[in-house]
Amino acid sequence: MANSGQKVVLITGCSSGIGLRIAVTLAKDEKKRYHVIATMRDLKKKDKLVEAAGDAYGKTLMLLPLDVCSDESVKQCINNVKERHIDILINNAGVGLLGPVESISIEEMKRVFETNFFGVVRMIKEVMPDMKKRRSGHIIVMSSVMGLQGVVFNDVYTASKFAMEGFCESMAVQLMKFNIRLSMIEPGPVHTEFETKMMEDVAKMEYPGVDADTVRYFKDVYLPSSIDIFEAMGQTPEDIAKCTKKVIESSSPRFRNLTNSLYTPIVALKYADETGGLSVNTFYNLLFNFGPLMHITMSILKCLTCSCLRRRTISPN
Ligand SMILES: NC(=O)C1=CN([C@@H]2O[C@H](COP(=O)(O)OP(=O)(O)OC[C@H]3O[C@@H](n4cnc5c(N)ncnc54)[C@H](OP(=O)(O)O)[C@@H]3O)[C@@H](O)[C@H]2O)C=CC1
Ligand SMILES: CC1=C(/C=C/C(C)=C/C=C/C(C)=C/C=O)C(C)(C)CCC1
Repeated sequence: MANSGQKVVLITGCSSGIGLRIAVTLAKDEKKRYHVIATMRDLKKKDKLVEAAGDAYGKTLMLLPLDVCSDESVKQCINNVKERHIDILINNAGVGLLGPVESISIEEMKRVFETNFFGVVRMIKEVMPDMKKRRSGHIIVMSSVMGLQGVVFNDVYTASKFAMEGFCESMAVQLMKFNIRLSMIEPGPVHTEFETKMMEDVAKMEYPGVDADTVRYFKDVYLPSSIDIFEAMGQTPEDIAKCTKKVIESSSPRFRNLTNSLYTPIVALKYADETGGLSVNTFYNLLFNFGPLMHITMSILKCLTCSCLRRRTISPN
């Protein structure tokens, strides 16, 4: 149970990756400022979290089952929280989807929206009324650089994150009137099971209904470039957890929080030219004209990341 003075933090999707690491980082806070309710849809997957939490498990960290795709599970979970009191809600659960749209069924696309978009909406709908009554609270949403800018062959995943950005950007204004903050965390590539699961899915792909050229662009051009980008600029879940903790602890948290200064120039292209031409053409050139030179391009990008752009990101340190 939370001590008075401790903030109650509920996090979705804590069985692995970023969610697990945020849960552990907050539960191990030196000043014990957080009572963490780490949730996951299948408690059989709790071992990794429990091991990483060590002594904090049972003290500053407890577990509850929660599937963000189920109305019933969400309601039951929040009803199990003492007085339904949640100070900080961290919407982290999410799934990826990669590949040519011709080979992806509408059902698979709906599953992504059900988790990444409606999952967040469901959580906010359940938690927000109590926060409004208390006139306090902080809602964190694990978005992505792909919530700010489209990336080829990630069409549906990107769309689900864009949907959430639009929802949250609209909600933030109303929530501010109730003294509730809403912050988006916008990581670039992060080394987690997200990356592994997507690569496993790709290995099994059969590309029904996709023409040979598109399959070739996906497998021989996009995938190697994407692997290069993960290698050159991939962050760790620890980096994202530290950034998230900084956002939570800020006296005036920003709405959007990019975590990776190396990716910032890529996102900045969109804001530098409102017609969209600069970003679409640059992405095209990076992929189709400089794809084989992605290693070098990445090094140049690192140099171009000037200090003024770095200042716009939340550094993990
Ligand atoms: N890795 C990356 O490169 C980036 C990731 N992100 C975002 O970060 C978030 C976390 O991803 P990451 O840690 O990388 O990936 P992981 O695959 O390691 O973690 C995703 C977590 O979400 C959970 N989850 C999936 N569906 C549901 C559901 N219906 N209900 C509850 N939990 C669910 C998974 O649980 P289970 O084990 O049961 O499947 C898992 O715990 C996601 O929102 C993702 O979009 C953003 C930018 C970059
Ligand atoms: C290939 C390629 C790109 C790939 C970017 C990637 C692979 C980003 C991954 C982000 C992730 C994984 C976010 C998760 O939410 C760029 C830089 C757009 C430039 C054009 C070529």
